[in-house]
Amino acid sequence: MVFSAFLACALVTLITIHVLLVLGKNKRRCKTGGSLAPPPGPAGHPLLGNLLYFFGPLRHNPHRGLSSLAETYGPVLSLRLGLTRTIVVVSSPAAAHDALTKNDAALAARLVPDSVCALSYSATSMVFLPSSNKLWKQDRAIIGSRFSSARGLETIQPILERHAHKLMKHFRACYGRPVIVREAVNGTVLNIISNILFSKDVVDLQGPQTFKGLIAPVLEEWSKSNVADAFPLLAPLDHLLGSRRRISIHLAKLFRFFDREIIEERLANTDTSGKHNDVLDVLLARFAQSKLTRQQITTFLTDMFIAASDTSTVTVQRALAELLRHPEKMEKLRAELVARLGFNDFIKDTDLDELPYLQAVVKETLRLHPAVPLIPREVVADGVSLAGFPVPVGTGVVINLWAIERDEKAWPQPEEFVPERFLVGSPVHFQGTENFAYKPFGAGRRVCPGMDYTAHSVPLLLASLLHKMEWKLPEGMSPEDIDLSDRYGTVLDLATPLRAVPVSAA
Ligand code: HEM
Repeated sequence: MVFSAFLACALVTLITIHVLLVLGKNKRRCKTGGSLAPPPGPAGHPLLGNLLYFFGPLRHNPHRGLSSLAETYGPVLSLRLGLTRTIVVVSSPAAAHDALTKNDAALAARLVPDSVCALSYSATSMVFLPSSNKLWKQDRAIIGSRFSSARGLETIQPILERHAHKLMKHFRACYGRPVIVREAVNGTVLNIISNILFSKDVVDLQGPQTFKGLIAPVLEEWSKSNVADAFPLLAPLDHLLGSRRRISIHLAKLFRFFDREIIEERLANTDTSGKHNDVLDVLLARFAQSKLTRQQITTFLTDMFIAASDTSTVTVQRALAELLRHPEKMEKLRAELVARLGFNDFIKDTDLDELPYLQAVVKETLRLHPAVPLIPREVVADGVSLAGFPVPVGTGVVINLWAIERDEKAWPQPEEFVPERFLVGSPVHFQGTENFAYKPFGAGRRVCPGMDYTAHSVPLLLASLLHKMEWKLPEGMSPEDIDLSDRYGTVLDLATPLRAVPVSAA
């Protein structure tokens, strides 16, 4: 009781000091020049700005809430978070083009939420470092050589195929029983990444999933909004008692796993060091040359699992859910697989080029359900203008891919699942530099470094779920009953995990 009274007093005192400080700062700024008008946006509370939106219409599915706001205020709108932070939201292909090409360098930094500063994670994470940082450049080059270059992708191919086969066998062993599709797909995705990085499985598809237990709480905490972002003066309280404290605990466990069980073990086995031809060999070679610290290697591994695992998992799950919801599209895809693969038991990476409908299904899934629906950037140089609005240094810019990929001018019947739209007219690729109505991996110097790899991994995993295997819905359920509603977190997931029954193909 006494403790809560103390907390309440501390809170009020901190807010008051914070308000006074910021008001003073704003006053000084006005006297010395004043800023140009920001893009339009909803009127805000004098102190809280539009903060209450983040506890109301933007709380659960901000991509949808921001899209509705864009209908009222236009494709470039601004929101004020508390007293210190302005966020500009971009919701049209033309404004996204302005942000990601014309202003690429000025916008090549991330908005850094308070929660990722726990244990100094953001200070060495390639996801949050500005693109001018040396470590960011080094990390991106390492990922690029493995996940984008032709040679790197060639070394990944056998790992992908092996684990796609294992996934297929796993589901074959479950014939006739309802399964939560996400679970085995996620385990497989984690094992593919762990084998590319350090040549080891981290998940036993049949057994206890200890590694998932290390990663899931970090993702869960990071998906929550944090009061310290709007009121930085409240950060010390949060660090002591709130989400930052919880994240530090979970993150420390994950770091310890990578440091002790992966790095330490490899360093101890000096006879096998450098012989795995995996990413850890490259990282440890740089460590030996003092170009990377052990802590930076730990952060690199964390970045990779956080960025690569749930994104791919939710995309495979969504694609299967959409196909079950549209049985005629499922039939079309299965017919393509039978025609191409015939009696072959397993699918290979080299088959993918001959499966245009499969590719179209993946592209349409990423259009309708981008795994990362909002791209957070920050303005770090003068002269940025978005759709004619000046956007000053320090402003957060959020690119709403979810809204852009539903732009009616670019996508007729935007809410419908129509893979065929990717088979007519000039081909649309993830990598294209022209079409800003379709950028599920972002663009510019911070474009997703896993894009080329995903173009192989997601279709291969999806095909493995469909080749020589059929999926039925659990007893009493019809396609219309599949819940496709969203759960926004670190990625855009299904609110209700897909449950379905694998059965042998007729
Ligand atoms: C369905 C799969 C995926 C989707 C939809 C996706 C989407 C995205 C998007 C939209 C961004 C932000 C790009 C920007 O700011 O312009 C991003 C960043 C990133 N992605 Fe992916 N991603 C996927 C898979 C992967 C994989 C497999 C990896 C690792 C191999 C990966 C690693 C990263 C990293 C490290 C970043 C941060 C890059 C930076 O800030 O410099 N992603 N991703």
